Amino acid sequence: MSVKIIVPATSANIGPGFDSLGLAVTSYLTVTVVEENVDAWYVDHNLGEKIPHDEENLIVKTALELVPDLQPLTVKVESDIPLTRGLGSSSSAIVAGLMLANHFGNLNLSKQELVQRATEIEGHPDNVAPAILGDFVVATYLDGEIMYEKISFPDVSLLAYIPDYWLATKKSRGVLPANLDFKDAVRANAIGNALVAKIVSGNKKDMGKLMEADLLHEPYRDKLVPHFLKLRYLGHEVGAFATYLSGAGPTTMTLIEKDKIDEFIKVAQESGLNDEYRLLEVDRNGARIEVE
Ligand SMILES: Nc1ncnc2c1ncn2[C@@H]1O[C@H](COP(=O)(O)OP(=O)(O)OP(=O)(O)O)[C@@H](O)[C@H]1O
Ligand SMILES: N[C@@H](CCO)C(=O)O
Repeated sequence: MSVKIIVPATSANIGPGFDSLGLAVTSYLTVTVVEENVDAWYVDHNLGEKIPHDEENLIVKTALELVPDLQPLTVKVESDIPLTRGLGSSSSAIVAGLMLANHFGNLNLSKQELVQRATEIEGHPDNVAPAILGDFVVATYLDGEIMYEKISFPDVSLLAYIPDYWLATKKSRGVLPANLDFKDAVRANAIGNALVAKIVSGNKKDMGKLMEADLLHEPYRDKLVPHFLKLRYLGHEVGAFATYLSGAGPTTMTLIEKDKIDEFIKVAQESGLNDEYRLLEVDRNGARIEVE
């Protein structure tokens, strides 16, 4: 029997939806079970020396949190989700760990239960919920209960600019203010609500304007991500819908029509932004397990 778990990358916040909005996108973490009933966990990967190969690996740690006496496995991990860049790499590892424990621990947890457990581990649902469910997810954690809705995101090209440096979520959350003025909080909430409505109706132009009107995190994080406002400005020059900070950064996401992508990349490269550009689409289905 072969078991493979596939989890998509995710782009959280989408501007004003701090900690509550997220989108699954087409880059993937894959965990393949190589051997069962071994004496100790082994994670075969080439994700770099900072990622453990034993039970300290986030995938295994998460699995053991759900099922502490889970029989060790040898697994092979392959991923094109860049680490610590704002595309939900930690959430993909957490979701894979939960799905591994769900399968080998015979728990039969539903997607709702997986989202609940994953949110408790990650601390917020905006990456883990779309990673599990796919597409665009609006979610919150209320009195210990996860509440979410999966919504179809309009068809639009997503162009990620993935800079060649890490920005840990912890560091990026560290620059956020402890308090927000009441009037600003009311405005921030209204902008987020209006954005969800425009996503539902598919009005890409208004959606773009609202995505760029965040008051909760981008104004504080832009100093950690110097290319962000430059790309937003260049996006306006070529007629993109919006550029927002993906998750905690430093990746930025530009929503743009297909025929404007080449021009956008050209002007961005001319202004010195020469790291990776990755064209993504919305992953509509979320994480899956293949058992053969
Ligand atoms: N495939 C993986 N296997 C094991 N650990 C991983 C894996 N992917 C990510 N991690 C752990 O998660 C950390 C990155 O988490 P962090 O929340 O800082 O960034 P992110 O999830 O990539 O970005 P964001 O949450 O902003 O989308 C890595 O440094 C590593 O410790
Ligand atoms: N909402 C989270 C996503 C990254 O984990 C943040 O922006 O800090």
